This record gives sequence, structure tokens and C-alpha cells, in this order.
Amino acid sequence: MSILRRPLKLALVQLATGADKSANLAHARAKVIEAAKAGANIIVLPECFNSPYGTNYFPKYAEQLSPPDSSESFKALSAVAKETSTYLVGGSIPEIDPSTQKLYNTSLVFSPTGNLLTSHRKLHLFDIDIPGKITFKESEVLSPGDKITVFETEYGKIGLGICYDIRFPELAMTAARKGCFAMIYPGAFNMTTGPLHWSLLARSRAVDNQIYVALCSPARDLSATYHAWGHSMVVNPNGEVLEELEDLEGVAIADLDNDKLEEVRRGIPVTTQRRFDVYKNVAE
Ligand SMILES: NC(=O)CCC(=O)C(=O)O
Repeated sequence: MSILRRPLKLALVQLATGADKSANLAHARAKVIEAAKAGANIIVLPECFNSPYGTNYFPKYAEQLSPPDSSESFKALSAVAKETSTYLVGGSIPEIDPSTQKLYNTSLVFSPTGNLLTSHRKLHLFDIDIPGKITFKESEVLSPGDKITVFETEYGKIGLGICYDIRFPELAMTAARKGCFAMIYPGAFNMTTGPLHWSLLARSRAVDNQIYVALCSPARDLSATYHAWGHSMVVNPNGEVLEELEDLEGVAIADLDNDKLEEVRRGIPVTTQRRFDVYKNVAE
């Protein structure tokens, strides 16, 4: 059963990023502090918040995450989580595993004391080809993760995915069935699929599972090679958009509570009406 133990404020930082990693980290710190001052308890940064988004950038910006001291981004995220006493879902960064030399798109989550709570390597790589619109192949340089990520907070359990992961309902459903009250996705949709599917997918995952869903994008930068859709948003368990930004930098803050979760589940009790006796193995 998904439970949100007490009300919380969730902040999405739709960050303007550039090519200078240290400047991106400093800017992220300033915006996290701004969100914390506005009362946020859990703060989310976008996908690839410390680098431009593109397969040619991932190897150049990749950091080794172990030991933590070897990662500039790990240290910066941990420090600002501690400084603000907030949970910080640190968007994602390109990671290199020194033992295999494989690269990953990885999200780090920190507790209010600055300790690493969990990390998620993007499970489903963004490989698409829409002729005349967009071709992107993360798998040219990245490897996929191999686990579902759920982390515990004082508010309850939260599931974590990265961007393209939202297209796979099985991930959100598994997390919801493990008791998560929310799914959080740092993401960076584009100008083709953003208008088509960004909001639809967020609302679908929320309605499928009767949970909160949050998507956090970088701000749109038309001088970059990849134009992010923006539109960071928080959706409630009824599929209603609570907060949504446009394309520019900003911070969206939404109030989450358990009453809404319970009300929606009482009214339309799909969580208890599922027929797993009929569709017990969807992978067949
Ligand atoms: N960074 C991504 O995974 C982009 C996903 C995306 O744009 C989509 O349409 O899916």
C-alpha cells in the first residue's frame, strides 16, 4: 500500500545548463538553496544537469562515482543536500565505471544529512528514430542499468526513473506495488516528443498507479545541440497537473499529501481490482 506519512513540498528545479560543468554545479547549488528557502522538503534536478545532453558529451563529462571523493558532482550534491537539510534527487550525470570503462546515465539521491541514499542507472536507453524529426541513440555510448530503484524517506517510499524510463509502465507499476507514493523522473524530452507525450506519459503513470508523478527537465536552450521541451511538472494521483513550468528556467513547488492518494483510491479502487490471476505474467 502506498503511503505518504505526512504532507511535503516537492520542488522541481528546471535548470538552465551550459557547457561549463563547474558553473552548472554552482548554479544548481544556488537554485537548490532557493527551493529550500521556499520550504521544499524534496528537491529534484533535471537529467544531465551538469553537462549538455548528447552522446558526444557523455564521455567527456563522465565521472567515476566511487570513491565519492573522485566525483566533483557527487561532492557538490551531497554538500548542498546537507547545507539545506533536504532530500535531493540529483537529476542525472554521465557516470564511468572504472572497472569496465562502461558509461551510464546515473541519478544520485542524497538524504538531508548529505548521505547517498541510492543511485539509479537509466534502465531504458533513449534510442529513437523519427525520420525528418529526431534520431538519437544513447546506446552508441551508454550502457543500461539493471535494477529498479526505490528509496525510503521519512515521508514514505519513492520510485526513481530517468526520462525514457517513463515510457515503460512496468517500472512505475512495480515501484507503486512496492508501496511508493510517487515516481520521480529527471528527464529531457525534445521538441518532437515533448508536445506529444511528456504530459500524457506523466498523467498516465499517475492514473495507472494512483500515485504522484514528477518530471524535471532542463530549461530550453536554443543555442544547444539538443532542445529540451522543459515543462517540468507534478501530477497528482488523479492525473491532474498540480504545477507546470514553460520552457524557461524556474522552480515548481507542489504540495503532496496522503488525503488525495486515499480519496482517489477509495473512489476508483483499481489498485484492489487488478486481475493478476488473469494477466499474472505480462512478460510471456
Ligand atoms: N533523454 C531522454 O530519454 C529523452 C526521452 C524522450 O524524449 C522520449 O520521447 O522518450
